[in-house]
Amino acid sequence: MDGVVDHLADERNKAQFDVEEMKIVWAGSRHVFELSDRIARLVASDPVFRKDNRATLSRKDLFKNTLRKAAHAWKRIIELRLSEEEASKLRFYVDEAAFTDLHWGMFVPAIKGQATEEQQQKWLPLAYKMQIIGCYAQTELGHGSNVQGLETTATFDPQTDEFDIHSPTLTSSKWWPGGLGKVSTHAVVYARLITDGQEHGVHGFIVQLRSLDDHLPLPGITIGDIGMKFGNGAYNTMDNGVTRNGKCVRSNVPRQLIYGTMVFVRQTIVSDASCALSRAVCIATRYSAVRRQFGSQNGGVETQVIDYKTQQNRLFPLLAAAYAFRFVGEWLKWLYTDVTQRLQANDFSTLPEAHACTAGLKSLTTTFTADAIEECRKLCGGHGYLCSSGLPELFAVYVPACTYEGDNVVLLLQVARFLMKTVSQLGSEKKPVGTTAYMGRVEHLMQCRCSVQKAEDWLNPNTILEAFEARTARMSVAVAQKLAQFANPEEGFLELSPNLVEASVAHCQLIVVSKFIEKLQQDIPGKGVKELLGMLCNIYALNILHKHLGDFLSTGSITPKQGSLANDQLRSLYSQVRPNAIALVDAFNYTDHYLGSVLGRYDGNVYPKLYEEAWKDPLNDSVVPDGYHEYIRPLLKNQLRNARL
Ligand SMILES: CCCCCCCCCCCCCC(=O)SCCNC(=O)CCNC(=O)[C@H](O)C(C)(C)COP(=O)(O)OP(=O)(O)OC[C@H]1O[C@@H](n2cnc3c(N)ncnc32)[C@H](O)[C@@H]1OP(=O)(O)O
Ligand SMILES: Cc1cc2nc3c(=O)[nH]c(=O)nc-3n(C[C@H](O)[C@H](O)[C@H](O)COP(=O)(O)OP(=O)(O)OC[C@H]3O[C@@H](n4cnc5c(N)ncnc54)[C@H](O)[C@@H]3O)c2cc1C
Repeated sequence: MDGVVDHLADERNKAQFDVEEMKIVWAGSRHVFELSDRIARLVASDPVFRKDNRATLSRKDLFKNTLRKAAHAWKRIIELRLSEEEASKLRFYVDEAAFTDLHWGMFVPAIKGQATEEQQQKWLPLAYKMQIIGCYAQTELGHGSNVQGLETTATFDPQTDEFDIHSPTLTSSKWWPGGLGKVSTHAVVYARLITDGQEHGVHGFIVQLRSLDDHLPLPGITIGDIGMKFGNGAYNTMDNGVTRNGKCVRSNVPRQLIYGTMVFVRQTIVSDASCALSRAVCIATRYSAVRRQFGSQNGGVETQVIDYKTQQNRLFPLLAAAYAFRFVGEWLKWLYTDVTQRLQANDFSTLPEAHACTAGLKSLTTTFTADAIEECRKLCGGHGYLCSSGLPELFAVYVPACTYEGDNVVLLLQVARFLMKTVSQLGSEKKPVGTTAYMGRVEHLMQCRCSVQKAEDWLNPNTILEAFEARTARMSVAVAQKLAQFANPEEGFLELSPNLVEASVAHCQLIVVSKFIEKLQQDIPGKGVKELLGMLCNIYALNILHKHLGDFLSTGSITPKQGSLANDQLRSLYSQVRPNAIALVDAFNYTDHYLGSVLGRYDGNVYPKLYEEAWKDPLNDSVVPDGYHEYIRPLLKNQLRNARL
């Protein structure tokens, strides 16, 4: 910040905690912090990685520019001999949806998780050196959610020792896979395995799509891009593809692990939610401290909009959620690593829980984050609608996360199946463990009473936890009892699916709250750091309680009076967080390049930069616009003639 006026300096001076230590907590460790900081600066200082022109480029120029960035990123990774961890951070900070996301994020993990040793030895070295580029081709035009409904077939021909991959109908065309449209040379294709005329369900196959010499599709394969997607720029940097037919290559398997890649990616999507959310919150918080509106007396300064309680009531729960998702993401990563190690030892016992947690938390965090980005746009008033605020593009890139890697409602229904199974086993030998361990105390939770008598009683983590556990247990048992009245359980499941989804949401919110509380039980150094995190944890939990008051009241988990006291406590927490708000978003340690927002600039110098940015728009290249002589001038002349008549 040398020589630059920091318009937010006063705000930064108000902080009551050690920001540098908070940065470490946010990053997860000092090592990750230092690495991220170094790579973020490297990307920000490289002109090839500029991204301020994305909204105005045509689709073709946008796409070519993405290819250029991806090639440059790879060049830098090789030149600088970056480790896998550094390389993945570099791609993260380049911040542009590209075929590389699918190559590294799905193709490589699919081979690692599902291919045999021999297949891994053949394909992984090629993929690691990017001598082949891969994608994940599961979804078809006709089926995405219903994986068992995929139509593509893979028929084994014993004569040639090959699989014939066939898309027999229009609806069996692979449709959506990222990277497939224009770039990928290979794909993991999901198809129904047929041997000796017998079907064996859906399996993954590594298929070569394009020639490695001239990039043309191999004989029998038709490939293209599926067309423009939501938002200008945004996800249109990605080629989402369609293919038909094909002859190929090799089988994969371990049957039980066929869905493994989805579990892995859902886990990464939860961590990613905290990144997208924190980014939007950082922009909205800084701008809310800069923006002043009303409240001036005797010509004095007006009120910073961040001081309005309504602004705090909308913004601070999002700030708290960014931290909450960060910590639940850390925990989910641990859970995933644990389940992977068990699977390698043929222990499948924790797979259902890992599936329920990754599916449920993916759904909860992406739905919340997509809504929150839009809320941040509104929190920035009119200027939030400008592309230079960074928020429209962030929303457009982020919102498909509610759909890809499993539609969020479909995923919550998976959680519901897991919950109902858990409830049905209560009282049997099988005791609930892990994230459903609280169900083991169901008798207590069905009749316990919340002890809150005054607002401060809501600061007790055990009180919060018990209220959340009672709400979830009661909702789950109530829907299980209704289900039991149906002669056909599947029919009951369909009929009661809205209630089931609500119980799943309650269960997932409980997981997030409980993991935040567990985080606070760790040793966290730094002046005031733990105190601030405690406040954010309470804001996250009490805001959910307030928003879902209907659930808590209708299950009798709390009384109306206790609900009102929770709201009083929230207001008090907002006042305590207020002086720390800017420092709390500084702790994300985002560069201005990564934020990509004039409103969220670190130095708060918003207005001159907004003005400067506006003049850069191609429409301002000429004072009189193209089209004046054809369309405006004749119009004006006609109007004059009409006026004379
Ligand atoms: C840093 C890097 C970042 C990179 C990020 C990449 C960028 C992102 C870019 C964007 C990338 C976007 C990329 C993309 O979008 S890739 C395409 C993603 N597609 C989907 O996610 C499809 C969603 N559908 C499904 O997952 C399944 O079909 C569902 C879940 C609906 C089950 O359907 P169904 O009801 O028909 O069941 P079944 O007969 O198939 O299964 C029956 C049994 O299997 C159990 N089960 C089910 N699923 C799993 C599982 N996963 N792990 C373990 N177990 C699982 C299940 O509990 C049941 O167990 P049980 O009850 O019998 O015991
Ligand atoms: C940007 C983007 C990138 C993608 N990348 C890839 C990729 O790389 N590879 C790949 O294979 N796929 C990819 N996909 C596809 C994606 O995984 C699917 O679109 C997703 O799984 C949803 O499936 P669907 O489109 O079939 O939705 P549908 O299932 O058709 O959903 C339509 C509606 O029906 C509802 N619904 C469906 N089933 C049920 C049910 N059982 N009960 C109640 N409601 C239900 C849903 O909630 C939704 O409201 C991508 C999609 C997008 C948008």
